[in-house]
Amino acid sequence: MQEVVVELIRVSKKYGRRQLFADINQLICPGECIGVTGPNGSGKSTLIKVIAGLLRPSTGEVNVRMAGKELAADQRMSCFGLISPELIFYNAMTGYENLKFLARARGWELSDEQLQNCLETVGLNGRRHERISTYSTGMRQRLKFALLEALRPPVWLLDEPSSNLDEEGKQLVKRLVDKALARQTAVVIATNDLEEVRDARQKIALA
Ligand SMILES: Nc1ncnc2c1ncn2[C@@H]1O[C@H](COP(=O)(O)OP(=O)(O)OP(=O)(O)O)[C@@H](O)[C@H]1O
Repeated sequence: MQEVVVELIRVSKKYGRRQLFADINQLICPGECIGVTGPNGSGKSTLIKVIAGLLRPSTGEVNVRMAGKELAADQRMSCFGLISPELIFYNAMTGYENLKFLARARGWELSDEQLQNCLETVGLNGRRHERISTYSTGMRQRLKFALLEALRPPVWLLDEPSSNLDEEGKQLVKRLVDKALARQTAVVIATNDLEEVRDARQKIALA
């Protein structure tokens, strides 16, 4: 995996007159976890989208470097793995088919064994041939992590990663994040749950 560094330089976001955050300077480096905290509506999801390149900052810039080389906007998406409440699956397809299809859309042709391993990791292999429309919200959340495990991008952007997960699911997320950090993945976690980012070395606290 190529090492990717993301740099936020004086990043600000406004909606109309409402200033969500201003002048955020942050380096996001391989093997480091950054926690984004703040109350409901403070801008955590917005900041994640700005980092992912899905929203433009009002001022400031987000730079992404791979092996020291600056990446153009159209080269950045493949660096990021996004977990977000806004990510939805195709209801008419099974968990297995969704995983295969979405990995292919990112240019990855995964074998049956690889797909099953990722589903096994998140505890969904036994339900892989069931349609998404029959999955619970927690199962869908687990499937998002199966996709992340399948793609293993160098930067993970996790917006409310444990939402709808039971205690075992929360522990699973923690294990996956710890393993990703050990592989030198950069991880950003946006959450209302301070416990979830207790171990994060750096924090961005929004107000
Ligand atoms: N497209 C938009 N246009 C205008 N305002 C927006 C838009 N998207 C989000 N907002 C506002 O920006 C603020 C921040 O939203 P955001 O979802 O980033 O907060 P959050 O910290 O992630 O909240 P939560 O903890 O509830 O998930 C909210 O007040 C929201 O209403």
